[in-house]
Amino acid sequence: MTRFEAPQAGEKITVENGELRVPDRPIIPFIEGDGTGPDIWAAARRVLDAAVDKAYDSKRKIEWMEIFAGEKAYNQLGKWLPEETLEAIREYFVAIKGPLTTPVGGGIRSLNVALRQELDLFVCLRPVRYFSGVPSPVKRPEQVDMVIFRENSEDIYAGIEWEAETADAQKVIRFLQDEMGVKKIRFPETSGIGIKPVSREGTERLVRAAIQYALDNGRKSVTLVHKGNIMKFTEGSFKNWGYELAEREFGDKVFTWRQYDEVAEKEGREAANRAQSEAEAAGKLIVKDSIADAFLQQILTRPAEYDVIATLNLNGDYVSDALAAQVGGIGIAPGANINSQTGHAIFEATHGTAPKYAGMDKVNPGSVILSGVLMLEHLGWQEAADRIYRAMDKTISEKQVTYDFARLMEGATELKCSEFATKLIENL
Ligand SMILES: NC(=O)C1=CN([C@@H]2O[C@H](COP(=O)(O)OP(=O)(O)OC[C@H]3O[C@@H](n4cnc5c(N)ncnc54)[C@H](OP(=O)(O)O)[C@@H]3O)[C@@H](O)[C@H]2O)C=CC1
Ligand SMILES: O=C(O)CCC(=O)C(=O)O
Ligand SMILES: [Mg+2]
Repeated sequence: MTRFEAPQAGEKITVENGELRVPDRPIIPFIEGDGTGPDIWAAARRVLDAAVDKAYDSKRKIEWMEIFAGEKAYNQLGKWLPEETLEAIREYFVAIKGPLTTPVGGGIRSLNVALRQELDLFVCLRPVRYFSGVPSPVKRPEQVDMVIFRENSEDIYAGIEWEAETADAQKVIRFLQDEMGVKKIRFPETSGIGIKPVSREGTERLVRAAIQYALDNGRKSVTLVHKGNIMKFTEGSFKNWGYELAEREFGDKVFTWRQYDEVAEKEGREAANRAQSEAEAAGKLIVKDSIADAFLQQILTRPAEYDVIATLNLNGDYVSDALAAQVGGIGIAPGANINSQTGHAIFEATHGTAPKYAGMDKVNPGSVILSGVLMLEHLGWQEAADRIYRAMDKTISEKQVTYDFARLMEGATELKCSEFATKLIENL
């Protein structure tokens, strides 16, 4: 028995010669999500439908199809992530989801991560831009305009870890000590162990996608963010493989800081500065790198210097929330998980389930709405996407906002989650 019911009307999105073929009434699976998921999804769905209807004079329409994961799937089907859900996304290519709960410490592993890994959605794309009028903790939030490419399939997120004081952890520790000559585990009897795989293939496909995006969108730089001074053969290799890939595959379209260092070593720093200026004047993309801790302070002090960011999974997770806060918070931070080779994509907010607000019709639906906007852009439905961007700008500048913005804005009207969606629809 199938666990999802395809709507009567509508057609499947297909992929031909690597290109998405989108019918006028595409069937798009959605996962409502846990916690605040039902509130924000209901709001987002109304806005997306209204924007599509208005942009295309009712000639186009998304036929939504509910699929299940998380608490709803567990309660109804006895499984957290039913195989049918994965099958539906494989079959229909494009899906959107609300946030799903992951317990800390014990319990199930992240369903969000599982979806990304099962479908090999190796790019986590998180654009961060400022909407005028949004309250921000920094003085010049409008200088933040970055697009994060977070590696989404490996790193510490692969879930290779063993709990302290178990036979498995002891076995791994003994192997490390006896066979690998490891002497530095400070408290071997009580250590849990985690393993961080980072591969050349995984790095290359992520960095390739970031550079291609930067070139296609006239961006100025790609920064490889890593902690390669400490984790030399994972994060350090990410940086080295990224530079090698940039120079090998993108040749004279890019100028890398590795090339800068080569010139500096042979001909001095002035010559290297000249080489970089010439490359910039010729419209070349600058590929540079930054160590993660320094990067986190520089995005606060000099955000205008950063553009497209390519980074590993855990760094990307931290950087996404930090940058979201800079432009007004996690309530308007969208995201997409994409496999650009197969065409599969799941759109989802950067934030989580915010459980303390569950069922209160309170939180900002902006992140999931803007994730839906990324989805519309992915479908090639730019007119509908642009309407929502404009409506978002207008509604926020009218100070008609949810609690998260209202508490930081003077003279704002605090709207419920559903009321904010209604206001957006009026402003479409
Ligand atoms: N992709 C996914 O599905 C993700 C799932 N998660 C999961 O979500 C659960 C909760 O995680 P937690 O660490 O609390 O992080 P959350 O992102 O869920 O919430 C942290 C805080 O962010 C603010 N916030 C979150 N969503 C909104 C919104 N829509 N509008 C306005 N403000 C918002 C709230 O701040 P304030 O209190 O200041 O109002 C909230 O308390 C965990 O199980 C976690 O694993 C986490 C991240 C991503
Ligand atoms: O899967 C989770 O619970 C958290 C994931 C997360 O924080 C993220 O993807 O940004
Ligand atoms: Mg996160």
